[in-house]
Order: sequence, then C-alpha cells, then structure tokens
Amino acid sequence: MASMVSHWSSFLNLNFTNDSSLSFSSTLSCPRQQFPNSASQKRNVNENYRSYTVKCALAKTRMPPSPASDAYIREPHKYFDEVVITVRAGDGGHGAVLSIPNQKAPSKSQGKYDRDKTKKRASYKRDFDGSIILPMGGHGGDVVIYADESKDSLLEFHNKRNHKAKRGGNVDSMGVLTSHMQNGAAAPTLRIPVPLGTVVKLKRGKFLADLANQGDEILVARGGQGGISLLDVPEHKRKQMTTLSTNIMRDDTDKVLSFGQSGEEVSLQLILRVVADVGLVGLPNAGKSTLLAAITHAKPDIADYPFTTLMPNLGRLDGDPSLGADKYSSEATLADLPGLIEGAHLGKGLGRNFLRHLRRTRLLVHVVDAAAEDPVGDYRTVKEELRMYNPEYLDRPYLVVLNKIDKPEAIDRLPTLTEEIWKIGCERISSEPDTRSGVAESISVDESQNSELSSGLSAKDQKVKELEEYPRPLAVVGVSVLKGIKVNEMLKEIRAALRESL
Ligand SMILES: Nc1nc2c(ncn2[C@@H]2O[C@H](COP(=O)(O)OP(=O)(O)OP(=O)(O)O)[C@@H](O)[C@H]2O)c(=O)[nH]1
Repeated sequence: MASMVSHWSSFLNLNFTNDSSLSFSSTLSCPRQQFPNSASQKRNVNENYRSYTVKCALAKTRMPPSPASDAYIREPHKYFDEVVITVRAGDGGHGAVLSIPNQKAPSKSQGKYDRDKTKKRASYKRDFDGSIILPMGGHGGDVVIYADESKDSLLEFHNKRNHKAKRGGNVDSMGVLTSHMQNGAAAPTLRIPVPLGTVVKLKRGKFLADLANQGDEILVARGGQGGISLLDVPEHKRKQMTTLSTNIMRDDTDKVLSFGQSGEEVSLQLILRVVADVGLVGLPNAGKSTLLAAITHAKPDIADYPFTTLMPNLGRLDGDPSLGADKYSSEATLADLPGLIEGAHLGKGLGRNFLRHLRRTRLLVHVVDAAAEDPVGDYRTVKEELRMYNPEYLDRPYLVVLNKIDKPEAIDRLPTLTEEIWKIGCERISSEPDTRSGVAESISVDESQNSELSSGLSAKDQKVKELEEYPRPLAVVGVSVLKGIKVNEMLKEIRAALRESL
C-alpha cells in the first residue's frame, strides 16, 4: 500500500473562489496497470503513466468578511432603507412506508388477557368512514414578514440576507403501523419583523405589500406540505386493504408520495419608506434634530457640524389636551431628515435619496437657520432640491420655521426675513391636486424609476414654473428651539396645519 501511494504524484491546483468556497482539481498520476481501461490499452505501450483528473470540492470555508461587505456599517445612510433578501420556507416532513403487523383473529382457545391484547393491537385511528388514518409528515414553516414599530431600519438585513424556516418533522416510525403513531410536527412560521412603512416587492419588481401599520403582515413563502404515509402490503392482500385505506403502495415509485414537498423560495426587495405625518427639511445644521427633540420624546444626535443626522429620526407629537375632542387630530409622527445641500440631486452631501421618505408626509416643515449668512437663499436651495426630486412636494402644505432667533443677528432681521419668505409663493388654490392621494399608487411603482421620472419631468417643468408659482407657506414662525423661545407658538401652527391637512 505504501509503495502504491508513493507511486502517486499529486498536483493540486487550489482556487479560492469569490463565494469563499474552496475547490480544487487534482491531477493524479499512477501506473497504467492500476487503472486498466480498454482505450488506454490501444495507446503507446511505452506510456507508463496516465493522468486522471479528479474533481474535488470541500465544504464551504468561512472567509473573513471582505472590506466591501461591511460598507453598510461605515455608510449606513446608503443602506438603511433598501435591501434584497432571500427567504425560504421549510420543506414538509416525510411520511413513512408502513407495514401492517400480522394479526390473527382471536381464537376461543385464547385466554381473556390474550384476546384483549389482540383486539388492542388492531385499534388504529380511524376516519368517520372507518378507513385507517395514516400519519403525515409535518408542514414546513411558512415565512411571514410583518411591520414592527420597534424596528427603525433595514440595516440588519445587510448582515443576514438569507432567512430559512424550519422543515416539518418526519413521521416517527419503525416501519410498522401502530395505534400510537403521530403526524410529524408542523414547523413554526418564521416571522420576520421590518420597520413600519416597508414596501415588499418580488426582486423582479412585482409589488406585494406596503406594511404601513403596526401588525400589517404578508405571507411571502409557503412551507411544503408533509408527505403522506403509505401502506406496504403483500399483493394478495391489496384488494382487501383498499377498503381500509387508499394509501396502498403499489410499487417502489409510489414512495415519492411519502416525501415532504419543498418549501417556496423567493428573493424579495424591501424598501423602507418612513411613515410620518410631518417631514422636517432644511440645510445641515439648521436645527432640525434640535426641533424634533424639543417637541417630542425623540433623542436624535445633535451636534454643531453638518450631517449629524445620517438617517431619518422619528418622534411622536402628542395631541393637544386643550383642544378637547379635537385633540387627537393633532397627534402626529415627525421625521427629521438628513440635511440637504445645493446639488444634493447630483449626489452632493448625502445625496437626495432621503427625499423619498417625504412621500407619505402630509405636512412639511422647513427649518431655516435665521442667523446664517443668507437664510432666504438657504430656503430657496432646499425648495429647489425638493422640486428637482419631485415637484409634487412643493404643492404639499408646509410651514417655515426661522430658527435660532436667540442669536442677535437673527432677531434683528426677523421681520424682513419673514416678509421675504412670504413673498416666495402664491395663494393656495383649493382645487390643487391632493398630493396625499398619490402616495398609495406611487408605492407600487419602482422607486428608482419613479424618482428618475419625476426628476426628468421636473427638469422640464422647472423652466416654466418658478418657485413663486407654488403655494406659499401656511405660516412663517420665528423660534429658538434650543432656548425654547416661541416654541409653543410654533407648535400651535403645526397642530393647526395638521388638522387642516386631514
Ligand atoms: N443658538 C441656537 N443654536 C441652535 C438652535 N437650534 C439648534 N442649534 C444648534 O445648531 C447645531 C445644529 O443643530 P442640529 O439640530 O443638529 O441641526 P440639524 O439641522 O439636525 O443638522 P444635520 O443633522 O446636519 O441635518 C447644534 O449645535 C445645535 O445646538 C437654536 O435655536 N439656537
């Protein structure tokens, strides 16, 4: 044996493939006579060695994650609202091929104990028509995706893209039918929580569901059915047995019926579109996160540098108790969006992808730093960016909050600023399209196409429609959200606008 091994020279070509599996082909040389083969016999007799290529594959090896794979950790704002995942429902458990134990009719010569024992053995579970109930393999686990308000982004799915439900249990049997046999256990449904506002689509694009409310759910993959059990009875008894069960195995090919069915597998695209009544927009550092923290219980990151906010923050505004029965109409969810800058639609700053999260809002609040160099210019910049993304956003009801009036440079020019901002816009005409009605339909359209389409249209439209031709704000208020100056007045305006926009 040792000498035989020494004859073998092995040349291994190892390849690390992209999917981190290790494969290799091995060229083995060995003396011809050890692998006799008629073709080789015809070849040159001087050829002492012949090569054989043996393809081998090793089990997947765990490779360290590539630097690109944790990009979602380094740049969460690019990944938090979109992901493609694959879900697989569980396979059905297998049934069993069962034989019926030999049963003799109780004879008179048997004692009472033996007679009872024989009788007991024959007590199989039966259907209402007397046929024997044969156990089935357990149903494979379904996969359900549901909206859960404790989730706020789709980031975790970038870490785990494959989700698999458990398979159903097999019929536990020793091959003989007994009265104690049970069905295989059904596998539990795999329930995957996603943030409120997640749109579920097939990877190829078919819209499946918009999980906008807590508890909304959709079954995305069905588990396989369990296999049935078959009775394996000798041929001469088959006719007699068909009266007891229709699941009689006729030949070996019938065995496939006892195998559980495969669970469904689908690739899904999840797109998060934040569910909020109010969207806060503005340049970086305008004070949007500070405003959110001032009027809700949200605790967003606040800092004196641009782009502190990388993903939308949500906060809940309670109803106003002073409004009595009207109170609940002023309850609302506010979304603080990352800051926009000029050229965001060309990808500058954090880009404009966050603007899709305004789609479900019914009110926009422009937050402007009134102490900045050119507050009116800043306000126009944000409006331009909104228009470049979707001109429909400019038709939506909105307020302007001139923030940081605790600073002397802001308080001095507040009246002029208010007037200048008020001038940018026209009277709101009541027959203007209800922008909120477009929300549901637009969700079923491919988001990227939709935004491109809208920006394509807006590029054409913007030449004909100036910012002044869109409706003016419902109110312009000067506040300092940091120092709490006029915050109540601002809240009053927000609540009034919310009630109006219902
Ligand atoms: N003086 C003064 N400073 C404020 C006021 N509101 C916010 N700030 C400060 O402005 C800076 C930016 O505030 P943020 O709330 O993070 O601004 P933002 O608009 O959310 O910024 P991004 O996350 O970059 O979009 C912080 O240092 C705040 O303390 C205010 O009313 N007065």
